[in-house]
Amino acid sequence: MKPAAENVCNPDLLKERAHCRFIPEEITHFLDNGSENTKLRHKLEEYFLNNPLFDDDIPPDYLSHSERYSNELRKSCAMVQCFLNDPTVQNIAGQMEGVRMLMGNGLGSAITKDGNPLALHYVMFLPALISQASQEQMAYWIGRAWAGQIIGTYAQTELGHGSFLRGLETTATYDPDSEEFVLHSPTITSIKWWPGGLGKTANHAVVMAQLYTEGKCWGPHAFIVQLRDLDTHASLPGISVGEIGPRLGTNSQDNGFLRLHHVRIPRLHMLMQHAQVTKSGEYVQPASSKLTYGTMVFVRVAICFDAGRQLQRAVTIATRYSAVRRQSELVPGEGEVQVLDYQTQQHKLLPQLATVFAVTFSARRLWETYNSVTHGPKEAQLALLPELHVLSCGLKAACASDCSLGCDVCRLACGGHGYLASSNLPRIVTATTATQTYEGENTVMWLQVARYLLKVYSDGLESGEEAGPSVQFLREPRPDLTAPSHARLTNYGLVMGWRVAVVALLQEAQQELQRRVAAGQQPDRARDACSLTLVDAAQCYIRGHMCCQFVAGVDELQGLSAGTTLVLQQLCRLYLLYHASSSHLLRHGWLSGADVSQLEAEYRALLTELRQDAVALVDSFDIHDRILNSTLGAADGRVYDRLYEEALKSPLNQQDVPDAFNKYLRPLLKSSL
Ligand SMILES: CCCCCCCCCC/C=C\CCCCCCCC(=O)SCCNC(=O)CCNC(=O)[C@H](O)C(C)(C)COP(=O)(O)OP(=O)(O)OC[C@H]1O[C@@H](n2cnc3c(N)ncnc32)[C@H](O)[C@@H]1OP(=O)(O)O
Ligand SMILES: Cc1cc2nc3c(=O)[nH]c(=O)nc-3n(C[C@H](O)[C@H](O)[C@H](O)COP(=O)(O)OP(=O)(O)OC[C@H]3O[C@@H](n4cnc5c(N)ncnc54)[C@H](O)[C@@H]3O)c2cc1C
Repeated sequence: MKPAAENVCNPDLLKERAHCRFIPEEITHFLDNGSENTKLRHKLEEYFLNNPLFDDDIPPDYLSHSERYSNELRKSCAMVQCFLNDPTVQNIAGQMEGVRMLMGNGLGSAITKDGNPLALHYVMFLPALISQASQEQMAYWIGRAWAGQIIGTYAQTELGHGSFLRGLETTATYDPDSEEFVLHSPTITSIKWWPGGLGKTANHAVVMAQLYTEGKCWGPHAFIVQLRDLDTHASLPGISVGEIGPRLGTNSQDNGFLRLHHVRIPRLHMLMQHAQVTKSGEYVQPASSKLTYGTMVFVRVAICFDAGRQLQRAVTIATRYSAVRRQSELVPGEGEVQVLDYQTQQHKLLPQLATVFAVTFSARRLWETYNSVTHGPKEAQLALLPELHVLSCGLKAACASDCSLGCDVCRLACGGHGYLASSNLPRIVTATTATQTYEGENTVMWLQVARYLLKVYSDGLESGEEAGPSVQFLREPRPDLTAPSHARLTNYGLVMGWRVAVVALLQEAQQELQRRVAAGQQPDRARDACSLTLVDAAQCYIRGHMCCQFVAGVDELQGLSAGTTLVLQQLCRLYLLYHASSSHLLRHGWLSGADVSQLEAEYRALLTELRQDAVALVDSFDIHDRILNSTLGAADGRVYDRLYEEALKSPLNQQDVPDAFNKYLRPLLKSSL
């Protein structure tokens, strides 16, 4: 997005835009997945961002906890009303597309800045119905949920257990006499804890509970439980529900707790697309017990896109600010330079720019895999489930950590002003860092990836199970470490280097495991003792995968101008070189010390090349100023005016002498006279 009136734009930003080597719209259309989507997005943005319904009378930072919740709920309900009932919005985008755009891109976050209390309804409750409910159940629930007649959340995590799903304590015991399930939280640690929207918004929840029937426990299954009266919103008998208190970020999302006291629900409120319990209480097994976890897989894919979008915002703010900000003289006497001219600043920002594309290419390929698995024939679905699980765990962990660290690097790159709420960077950082924890804590996700890699590497797959396409390299002959450097240092050569590191690390872990087990250590303890090496292997595998997706993605792009293609190729190369500095490529013999020096020189040269396009690149992300919501990052670069204007809005500045002076400071001043 460029400023409307160029004459009020900061001159440094104008200069930056003038020497752009590529066509920014081409990148905008690529990121939107087509020019039609860009048009659609613009229309929705114009409609929503110019609608006074979504204005904040007072900046949310100055509101109390309850006021913030109320303000965000007001806007999120108005937003849902618009896409359900407003013909203008429906003409722009169908309802489904409208929801996807509002929940899944920047527009929603521009409206509900402090977290959307209805997010979990759309992001997890509805997807849980879609992936877990039988046809009959869908017919009953989906229309009501879609129309906002019921609002749901996804209640899985408990006070005592989040990562270890099998450890959940909530029980759902089938009573064949009444044909009901009895839902119960038997201990303090079994209280559901964390679900978004659970505190005060949702009147229903998909509750994950241990299913008991005919005296046997069948593990975690999904049940729909009504929590609140549909008219009064009062919590129902047997339900203790509330909010868990302030958090690091997204404080209006009313994350909640839920304790169930022998709550009875009809048999058909167990979601029965995969497993069933018959009227008499017989358990009918699903084709795979892991199909119950399908909602989490979907959300892990969504998180990859979401984390990438947060990074786009942070790097847009920091790059524009770095072009406007002048600090110190590079050459004494030549005047102060834009901080973007410092090589160290370029090293902070340009890899983040490249990461945006690495994440986009990888997330898109993952989405394709997700769709081909979930919509493919049943047998193929089951065969590809482990690969999908592993890729979604690994990419969720990588995108979450790369993007949240990247957002924080962007915040630091803005110096003191990056610490101000009005820069919007603190909010972006705190929202993004949560992606490292929710939907599978990152380390736990890495260990899942490692488990699968080791299984494939050590021929531990069960009979009939096949290694997925992304791990076929574990079965292939090891690449030639003595190949000449011009072959090892190409893009595909570096991808190969990551695979060499994965194999070497798996070999190391396996040998260590065998040595420990042979020495009498219990196998699971031996595995834990190797887990640092295993996590390294998982991380190298995903880094190699992301590098490969970036290289292949750029190679396959068609119809772009030469300038745009060149810039994308350079970003891709920069990404590969940035990560090639990892000790693993050196340690496992793919790179020599001389290779590393050569790559470092190439990296520094690329920083200089790409510096000239940095502002145009972030412009091409085409993020509306209202979505950026930042004093530092607006397209016109009026940084200092905006900082001052925002400071004047502080409630403390509405009085010259605050009331607190008379109450506390005056007595102190008097007493010390
Ligand atoms: C309709 C409109 C849509 C609009 C969409 C808009 C999109 C908007 C985008 C917005 C983006 C983001 C907002 C997100 C908000 C999200 C809020 C956060 C919500 C939550 O956090 S919900 C709670 C999440 N909790 C977890 O993730 C728990 C993590 N733990 C687990 O998943 C598992 O327990 C495990 C750690 C993976 C495995 O544990 P364990 O080994 O103990 O084993 P199991 O017995 O369960 O498994 C054994 C076996 O099975 C394999 N396996 C496990 N899971 C899967 C799976 N899902 N698929 C396939 N296979 C699986 C496991 O690897 C084992 O294999 P093995 O025996 O080794 O062969
Ligand atoms: C903002 C936010 C929103 C959330 N929304 C929801 C929601 O809507 N619905 C919902 O059900 N839940 C939600 N959650 C909960 C979230 O899914 C869990 O917090 C998450 O899955 C991590 O589980 P945990 O808290 O039990 O962490 P733990 O598993 O207790 O992690 C603590 C530490 O132990 C380590 N650890 C745990 N297990 C292992 C292991 N096997 N091996 C090695 N190390 C291990 C971890 O790496 C971590 O360092 C939300 C959480 C947050 C922060």
